Amino acid sequence: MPVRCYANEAISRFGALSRNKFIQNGRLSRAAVFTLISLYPSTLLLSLMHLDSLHIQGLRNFESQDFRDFGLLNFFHGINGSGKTSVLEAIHMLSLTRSFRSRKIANVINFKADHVLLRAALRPPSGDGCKSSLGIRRGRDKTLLVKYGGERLRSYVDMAGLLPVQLINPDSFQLLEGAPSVRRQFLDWSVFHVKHFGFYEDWSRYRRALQQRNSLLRRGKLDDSLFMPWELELASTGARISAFRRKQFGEICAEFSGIYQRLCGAVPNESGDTLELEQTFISGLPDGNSDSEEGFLQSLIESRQQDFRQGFTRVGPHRADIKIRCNKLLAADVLSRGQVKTFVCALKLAQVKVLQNYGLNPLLLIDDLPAELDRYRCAAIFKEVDALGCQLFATSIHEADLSDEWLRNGASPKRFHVEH
Ligand SMILES: Nc1ncnc2c1ncn2[C@@H]1O[C@H](COP(=O)(O)OP(=O)(O)OP(=O)(O)O)[C@@H](O)[C@H]1O
Repeated sequence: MPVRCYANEAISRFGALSRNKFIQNGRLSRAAVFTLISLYPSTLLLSLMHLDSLHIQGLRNFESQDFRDFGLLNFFHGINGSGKTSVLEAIHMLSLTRSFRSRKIANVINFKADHVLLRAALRPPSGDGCKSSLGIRRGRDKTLLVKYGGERLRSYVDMAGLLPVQLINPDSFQLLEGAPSVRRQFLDWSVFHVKHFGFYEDWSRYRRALQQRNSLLRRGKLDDSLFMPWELELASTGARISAFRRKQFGEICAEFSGIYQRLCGAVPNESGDTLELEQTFISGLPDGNSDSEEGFLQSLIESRQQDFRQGFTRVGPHRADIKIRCNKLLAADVLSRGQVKTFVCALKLAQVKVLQNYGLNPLLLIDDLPAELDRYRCAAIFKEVDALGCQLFATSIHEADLSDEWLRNGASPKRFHVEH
């Protein structure tokens, strides 16, 4: 949607802000730009932005470090403990304000520092046009400051939509082997970027209603008038969440099969169709094939007694999962480590493709890709990345582990040697 359409939609949502305030001399005003950033951050502004440079201060072993002139493909190499993963961690923090390695910010902040400061310059992929800046500061005292273009952002939601990043790291095998919450998180990541505020709002309301219902169950108060308001809220938001997820899951599967076949087909004497992989979406709702609000409400009412005995709500999208089977068996029990990694890479690349279909362009972070993968698969993954055209940040120990030859179109990667 062109910027002007967003502006018109924003004007209609914010009647108080006059049209004159938004459009001055035929151009979007500064006030309009900031309102639009906060309303449609990912879709409008940075969905197609690339990272141009990165300043890391006080993160892990980096006291102060600059990386400049990023290209489309960026390879980081260096010995163990040099800080390669920390560079990806910094980019991830710019996207989500938190690390993918640790929940505690104290673990991430350099031993000698009292805060971590990350600053990135962003530019349009063509290299032309205005650069913008994104910065985040997190302190040991749990303070958080996020700035975009020098202006402070209001909330975490604005931040999360600003710079979508897709991460593939050694922990990604958890997508197959980990708890259902890992798969829900995977699915919700792209639902959030596509649906953005709608999904976030529904999810927050659903969580609150779930807490309230669970607390009533624990107190043994089975009074209909106490339960009904929360169950109505659960049913309406839960049915929508489930429908968002189901649609997104279908879109990811559609992209996945082609990518997965190509990755497996790249290996001589192996064809992708030897492993019959099957993914099924489990919505968590009573009827697995329908996201009916009425059906969900009915089941909440009927299951009160049993939920009371268990002490929690047993149906709903908070119990959703994706079942992944290989030749009718649980894939996690059958696939080798390399096959798991191939599967996860295909799934995550498929998700990137889905976001691209919606006009978003996530950055791709791949930590230690060559670990557990043969050179055929590595090369095939890079061909897929190349075809997607997204900006890549990948790490390996040895420079030669990430070969230039894998890049079909000859786009030469930028190489960064990370040293202690
Ligand atoms: N809070 C901290 N303060 C200072 N240094 C830290 C902190 N946390 C971790 N480190 C160090 O920072 C470095 C981080 O390494 P990182 O995991 O990024 O390395 P890597 O190059 O990816 O290593 P590998 O190849 O072994 O995976 C390590 O040397 C680690 O000991």
